[in-house]
Amino acid sequence: MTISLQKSSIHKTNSLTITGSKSESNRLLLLQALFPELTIENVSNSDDSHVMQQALETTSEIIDIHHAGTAMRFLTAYFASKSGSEVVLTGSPRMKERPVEILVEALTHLGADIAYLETEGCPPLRIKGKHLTQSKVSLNANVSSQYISALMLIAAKLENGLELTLKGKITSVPYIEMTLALLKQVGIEASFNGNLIKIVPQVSTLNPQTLVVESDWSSASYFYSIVALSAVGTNIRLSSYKKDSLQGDSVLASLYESFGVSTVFENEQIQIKKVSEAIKEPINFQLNHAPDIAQTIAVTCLGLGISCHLSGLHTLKIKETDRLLALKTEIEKLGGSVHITENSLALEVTKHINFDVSIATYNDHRMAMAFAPMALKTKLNIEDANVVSKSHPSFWDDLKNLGFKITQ
Ligand SMILES: O=C(O)C1=C[C@@H](OP(=O)(O)O)[C@@H](O)[C@H](O)C1
Ligand SMILES: C=C(OP(=O)(O)O)C(=O)O
Repeated sequence: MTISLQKSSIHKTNSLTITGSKSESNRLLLLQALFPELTIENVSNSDDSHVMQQALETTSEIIDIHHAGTAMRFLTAYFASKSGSEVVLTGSPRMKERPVEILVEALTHLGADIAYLETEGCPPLRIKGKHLTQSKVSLNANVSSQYISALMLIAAKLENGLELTLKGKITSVPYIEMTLALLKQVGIEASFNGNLIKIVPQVSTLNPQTLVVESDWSSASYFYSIVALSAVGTNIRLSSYKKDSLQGDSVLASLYESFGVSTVFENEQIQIKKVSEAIKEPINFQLNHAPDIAQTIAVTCLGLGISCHLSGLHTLKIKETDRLLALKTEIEKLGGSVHITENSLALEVTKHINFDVSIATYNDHRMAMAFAPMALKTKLNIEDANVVSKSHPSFWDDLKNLGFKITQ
């Protein structure tokens, strides 16, 4: 379904509630499956978390996780260590191109029984659950943090716990730190020092407790972009967020100050406000710690007519799509000039934005949401607009509530 966004402006003052963090939710859903004494509140209403929940509850032997990367990785570790189970974990055509070899090799070293059913190194996987007794493994940490988080999440249930040695430059570190923090929050003994992660076996049940998921910061990025592209004084209040967030994308609060946007935390809410015009200086951000907001930031710069150089983006090519190539292709449709490498994107100052362009979204929710704020600068169309439900099902309703003119 393609939607058209007329050139719009938003109401001066707005407030929205954003669904729970997809990353926190999928971690806690897996931990709850291992430790039923845990209760979770404000679970993400995303497709990816629904898929995770269904996979953990199903008795089917074939589990399709569609596009959900963390579900694929986390469930691979879960079922590999679930003695007596036998499942086929499959997904969308794109999921069958997203590598899991590093994780499968680590699990196999620990004693797991996992076979590739189509392409070597990629899903679908046949997984025969085993009682894993090996406890030491090393793996490359420069491709995806999800492989490491997957192993950490099952570790406390392994007979001898787990000692992970991370090789190479560790990527997407805040996601590993999120996993560690949640393990500690539920009472599991875990540490992460240098390139070594240690997790002690949890032989008894945990203390029953309720964990409340913070709203999703990656989803908040699109509203930061909307405010950055709006008039001075425009503000959006988002709930429910906290200053001591576990989410690496909370770095948005400091990064968007470069675009004249302030963030005030109060009563579990953030107020995002355009307080000054953006300084037309080139933007230079290293986003290794926050890969999911690269698309948002690149498009904010496009809309503001600011050049940018974004680095630390080597993980983008194996996400929902090759995000660097997709960004280059779609920004150039709007009139921008983009140079990409294996791990960076450079955008030149864009003086003219083309009108009534159709943006392709490549099965990537973040392509649709990152480009939507450009409706504050021009008329544009978003193809396959329902793709946003992967992380933010209410996105288009939220934009209509802000004042965007959206038609099908
Ligand atoms: O662990 C997680 O919840 C995630 C880790 C990141 O992936 P990489 O570690 O592959 O960068 C991120 O892109 C993804 O949206 C969610
Ligand atoms: C990359 C993402 O998710 P996943 O890897 O879980 O598909 C994302 O939400 O941007």
